[in-house]
Amino acid sequence: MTTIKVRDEQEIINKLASYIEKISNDAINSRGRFYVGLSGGSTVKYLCESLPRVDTEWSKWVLAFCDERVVAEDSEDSTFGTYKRRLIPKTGLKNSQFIVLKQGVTAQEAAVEYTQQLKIAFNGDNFKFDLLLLGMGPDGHTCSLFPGHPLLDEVNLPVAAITDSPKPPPERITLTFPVINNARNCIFTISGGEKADVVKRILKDKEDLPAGRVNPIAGSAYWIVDDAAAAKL
Ligand SMILES: O=C(O)[C@H](O)[C@@H](O)[C@H](O)[C@H](O)COP(=O)(O)O
Repeated sequence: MTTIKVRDEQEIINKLASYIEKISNDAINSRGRFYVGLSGGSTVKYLCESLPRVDTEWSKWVLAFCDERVVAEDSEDSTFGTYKRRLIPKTGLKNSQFIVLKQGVTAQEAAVEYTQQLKIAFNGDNFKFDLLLLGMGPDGHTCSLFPGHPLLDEVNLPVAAITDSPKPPPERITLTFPVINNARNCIFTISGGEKADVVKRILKDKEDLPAGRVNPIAGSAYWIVDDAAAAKL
């Protein structure tokens, strides 16, 4: 795990753009495709600012979600809906490059269906993302994997449903740790003083919280943290 301390959100955006450019072009040059997982929350803001600066072959990108809310695509709460409005028009990406949640089904059904879509995208069941873009909540959750939740120990389902998310909305699907830790790269972008305590608990005190369990087996985890969030390190 590598911690990159930066001054502020603008520097998070700058750093993120250069990491994504390198990782995406390495993946495309080696394997002809770039498989990336996107998170919601503040990650949306950072990606909407950083991705338009990335020099890459957009048509080679396959985009999925690290987690997604089980809501209508046109809902304010839809992560894909937000990227569709705020990111796609600023890049060379097309809606069809995103692996999106089936609409009008239960969270359980959505998780099963999403797994099927990933099998098609990855040509099998080894879901090895080149990059997962992650956020972390003030409680140390990442994706929709929350402290003390049984899903933290899920090892059979690559994509699971949660219906009691402490962060609204309650119904979501989420990648589980076997997939997360199978990624080549995971990047956290974390800013703001409200995260300083949990950043310390994970990075300094080594407390067992979900974001701290992101440790790719044959890959790298990067924590891009601004001064406010790193204040207690
Ligand atoms: O859809 C979601 O809710 C996100 O994927 C979620 O996991 C987010 O990354 C964290 O809650 C951190 O959110 P912030 O970065 O906005 O604090």
